[in-house]
Amino acid sequence: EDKPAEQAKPVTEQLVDTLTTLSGGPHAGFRSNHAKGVMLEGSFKPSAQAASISKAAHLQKAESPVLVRFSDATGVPNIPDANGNAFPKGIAIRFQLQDGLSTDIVSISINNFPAATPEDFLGLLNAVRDSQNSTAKPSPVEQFLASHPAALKFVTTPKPAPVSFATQPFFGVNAFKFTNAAGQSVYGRYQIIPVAGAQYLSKEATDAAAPDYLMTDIAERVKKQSVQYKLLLQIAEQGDEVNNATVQWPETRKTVELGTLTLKTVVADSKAKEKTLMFNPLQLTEGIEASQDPILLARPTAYAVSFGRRLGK
Ligand code: HEM
Repeated sequence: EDKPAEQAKPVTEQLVDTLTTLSGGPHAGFRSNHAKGVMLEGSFKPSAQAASISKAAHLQKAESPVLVRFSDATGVPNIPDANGNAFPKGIAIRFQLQDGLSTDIVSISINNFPAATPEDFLGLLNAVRDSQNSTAKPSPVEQFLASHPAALKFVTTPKPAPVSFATQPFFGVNAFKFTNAAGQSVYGRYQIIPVAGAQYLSKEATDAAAPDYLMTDIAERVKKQSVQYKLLLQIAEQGDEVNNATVQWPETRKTVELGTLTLKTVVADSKAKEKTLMFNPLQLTEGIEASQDPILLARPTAYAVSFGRRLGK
């Protein structure tokens, strides 16, 4: 029997298709999610205790160059930065290691995810899509949220507009396994905390914000002074869920400071360069391994589909 082509596609490709539909795309040359962004350069300096967590190269040596891309959610290339759909914000960090190697961290501005599996995430996105031209009461998305508490929690978590990318905390959401030189391992989740502190716009300022205020602000800010974040790792305890991005760990869990990220300049040809780059949360290095979180494991495939389409392939 012939199956409809849509059903035969892998879930990761269906996810990219639905993200594209939701953004009114395809928008040639842009990411199918987090399409609007800006890239900066700087450096990462590990803390004294970072080596006790992992033997990863950038956590041992004095300093590593980094490339960072901040972004707005959705595949809409010109979404206004303060638009309600432009959340969560994203940060992608590429640590340049020796011999042309690198490792990435790709995080968002909220400390949870709406789905534990790619199938469930597709269910949510498809329900949003199907609600756009639907008169059904309850709508498909209302029905989905009623039966998926993690998705309901995600969509109802306040996502205030930050004053600046420099005042926005970011969270890794997916867990990784970290192993030090003595062979001791822990599971942890990244937190990227602005040294300037978390600061958000008032309702009035949000409504009045210029469409590109975040992109403009960060470019102006680094001209005056470098922008810094602490890279922290929240450490799991025995019994904590490491393979489910919808489950937060208690705030009382120990966090270890891994180092300081310092951003100094905007990449001159940011627009051209970001097009030919793909950040990848599974671009890891010895001393850091993936958990078995199905969301984490699905991400590189979805990103690669989007990357291929961006390159016109
Ligand atoms: C199955 C779940 C997910 C899917 C299907 C998905 C899909 C995508 C896609 C298609 C892109 C564009 C990639 C490219 O073209 O280079 C993207 C980018 C991005 N995603 Fe995800 N994503 C998922 C989960 C997550 C999670 C859990 C996080 C963070 C904790 C995240 C944060 C980001 C960020 C920050 C970017 C922009 C990266 C950049 O600047 O290049 N995503 N996502």
